[in-house]
Amino acid sequence: MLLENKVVIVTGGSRGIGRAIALACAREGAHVAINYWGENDASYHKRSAVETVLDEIGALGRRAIAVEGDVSQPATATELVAKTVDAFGRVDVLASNAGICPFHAFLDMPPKVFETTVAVNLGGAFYVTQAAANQMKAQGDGGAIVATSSISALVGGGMQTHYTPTKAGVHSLMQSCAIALGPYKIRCNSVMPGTIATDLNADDLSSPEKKSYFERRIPLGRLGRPDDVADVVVFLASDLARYVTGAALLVDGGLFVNLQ
Ligand SMILES: NC(=O)C1=CN([C@@H]2O[C@H](COP(=O)(O)OP(=O)(O)OC[C@H]3O[C@@H](n4cnc5c(N)ncnc54)[C@H](O)[C@@H]3O)[C@@H](O)[C@H]2O)C=CC1
Ligand SMILES: C[C@H](O)[C@@H]1OC(=O)[C@H](O)[C@@H]1O
Repeated sequence: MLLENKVVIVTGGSRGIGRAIALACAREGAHVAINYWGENDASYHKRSAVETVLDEIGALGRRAIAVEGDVSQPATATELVAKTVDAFGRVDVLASNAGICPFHAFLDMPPKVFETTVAVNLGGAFYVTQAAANQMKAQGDGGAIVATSSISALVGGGMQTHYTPTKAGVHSLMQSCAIALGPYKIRCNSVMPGTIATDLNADDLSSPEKKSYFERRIPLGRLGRPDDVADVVVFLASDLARYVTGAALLVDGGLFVNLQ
């Protein structure tokens, strides 16, 4: 198994790509701490999503805890790491994945939408990476951090002017942290998913025209699934990628390169 007895933190691990990362890590032998937030409105059936993931990990014979908290708050990161160490004794891998993408036009974007998107997507990645790296440094035997960036770090979106810069920022954060944390044998990489069908874009892809537009643009002929991304995160977290740091891997079915 690629992550036998490793301890993995996944932010935004209750649904979508983060849930798939948590399950893929558990399948490879890891114990998992799952952070999540913002699921207390009725449409998300509070805690049921994360409780389901906890059950699924338990069924795989691995241990899991859930830690609720908004990653845009620095205290969430320190609490998440402290609770993980309380439960499992250490942290080997961080999957910094939590993110939001409230689609909005540029010219009338309310400052609050911009500020919240930056705070969650970039601020959250910064604080949790910092907290996990300090724990890994104290342990003294390295670690792996894999951030969920996006194809949107490389290309624009007219309804994503607040979002795409955060994903470029996450990619850049991993590059700089690869340098800052290399001396502690902590590897830092990112994945860049293309269009993966999750709650994040369910509204956007609810139009059959938009969905089939994407499918036509993707050389592999289908939207991504969360596990397409999760398996790449496992690879980057594992010893198979022991000499990989500061890298970014597109996981997009070829969408990015498809000019014509
Ligand atoms: N779905 C897609 O096509 C793509 C998604 N991504 C990125 O993948 C990551 C996960 O996205 P999805 O799984 O699609 O989204 P999702 O909406 O299915 O799940 C989001 C997760 O993040 C958590 N979350 C939201 N706000 C939070 C906060 N303030 N603090 C802590 N947790 C929070 C939620 O509890 C949930 O677990 C995001 O960073 C997103 O930008 C990147 C490229 C493509
Ligand atoms: C939410 C979008 O559909 C999704 O997220 C991203 O990062 C890319 O822009 C995808 O298309």
